[in-house]
Amino acid sequence: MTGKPLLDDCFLHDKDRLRHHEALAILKSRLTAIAGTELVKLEYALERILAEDITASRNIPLADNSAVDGYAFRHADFDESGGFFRLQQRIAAGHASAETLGPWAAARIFTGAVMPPGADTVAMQEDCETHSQDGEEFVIVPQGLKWSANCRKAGEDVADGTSILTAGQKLRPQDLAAIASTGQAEVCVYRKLKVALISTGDELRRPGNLITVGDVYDSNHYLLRGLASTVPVEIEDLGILKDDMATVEAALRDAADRFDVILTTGGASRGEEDHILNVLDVLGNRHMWQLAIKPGRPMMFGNIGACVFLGLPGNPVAAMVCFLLYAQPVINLLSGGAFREPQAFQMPSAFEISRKKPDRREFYRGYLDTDDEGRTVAQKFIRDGSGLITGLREADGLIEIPEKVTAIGKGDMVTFLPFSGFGIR
Ligand SMILES: Nc1nc2c(c(=O)[nH]1)N[C@H]1C(S)=C(S)[C@@H](COP(=O)(O)OP(=O)(O)OC[C@H]3O[C@@H](n4cnc5c(N)ncnc54)[C@H](O)[C@@H]3O)O[C@H]1N2
Ligand code: MOO
Repeated sequence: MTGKPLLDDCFLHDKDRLRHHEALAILKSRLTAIAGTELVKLEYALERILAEDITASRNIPLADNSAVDGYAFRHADFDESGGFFRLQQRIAAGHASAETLGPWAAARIFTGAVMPPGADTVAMQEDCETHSQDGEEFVIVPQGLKWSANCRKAGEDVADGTSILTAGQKLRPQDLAAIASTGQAEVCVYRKLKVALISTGDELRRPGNLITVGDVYDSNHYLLRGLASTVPVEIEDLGILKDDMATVEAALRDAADRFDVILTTGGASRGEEDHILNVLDVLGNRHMWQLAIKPGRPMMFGNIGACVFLGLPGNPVAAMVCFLLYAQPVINLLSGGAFREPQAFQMPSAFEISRKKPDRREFYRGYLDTDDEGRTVAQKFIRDGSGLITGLREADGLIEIPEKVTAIGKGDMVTFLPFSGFGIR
């Protein structure tokens, strides 16, 4: 009897599945920014995506000022033996002086105070000696200070008219500081997308409820909620859907009308109980499904009307990997930002793989280690199961192994994608 060849090894067909780079190309080419814009105060702008270009409308700093607490003087009055200056004035930060510094005169000056007209160099107070004579104060500045020492020039941080930030950038704390330093109190950013978060599966229960054999706590909900904090979205929890076609169809139809993005987990595979795929085909269009990657093979992308549909696999490791590789850049792109590929470092492997299937890209859970020579190396979490949250928890990132690689030896260079590069702290 000649039967059907066993597909127990379901990776047999990876060469017929969509490659990772093809999946990225589909996502980039079929999606565009859909978020509107709004003005927000700077204090609420962290991690939002900028919808305007920011240009400095004045010099930063506005005027030449002192970098230290000390004494400002004219370098022309200073010679190889140093300088002996009459103290002419005192200038504190926020109290600019209009009085021009005379020859062989110095100004007592404090960090951030504007240089008096005529002064160009500052000596640190620790290096100077003061001296009183006939009711007048003098300062002795030792030799060796260069012209302009300890003086911060107007516009040295940013010159008037310089471009500081461009639309599409995600605002980091230091970007907010740069915008604040221009005097701008509000910025135009892209609105947060509305994202519906849905778990599917009869076996799922929320923590806090009792479970019995066969039940599983809905850990993906909390995983995805946390991961969604790396993108500028408003999440609404639509709960757990039962494995029932009519229930799933009604829920997705309703969600597609109310949300910009639907993010599901589970039911992405092809079992009779996996309804997400069938419902997507009924209500909308499927653009992508079945990728030549591990984990994450059943990752789904489609649309239901104007709503973008992202169907992550149910296995927690696959759900996280697919969120990071596909959902995060997609949501950034829809939100007006860039579709960015992950931050990647090449480093020697501390592990061996004697046989890897060709034709598929694999993403191991990895962490950084130090070898005997003190080099940073990539170590792999020992077990590969896609249901092991422990591997995710112990990892510092993902180790990406391309399709063509079929074995890895210790010391071979591998690509490490740190979780921090995805914004996970
Ligand atoms: N015959 C085949 N079976 C499977 C295939 C295949 O190609 N042929 N693919 C496997 C791969 S790869 C993955 S990944 C999973 C993904 O399947 P689904 O997306 O349909 O996920 P489920 O079947 O609903 O669940 C899989 C697994 O994950 C657990 N799960 C689901 N949701 C959650 C949640 N919210 N929190 C925690 N755990 C969750 C669920 O209980 C299952 O154990 O399919 C393989 N099968
Ligand atoms: O490869 Mo699945 O995507 O087992 O987790």
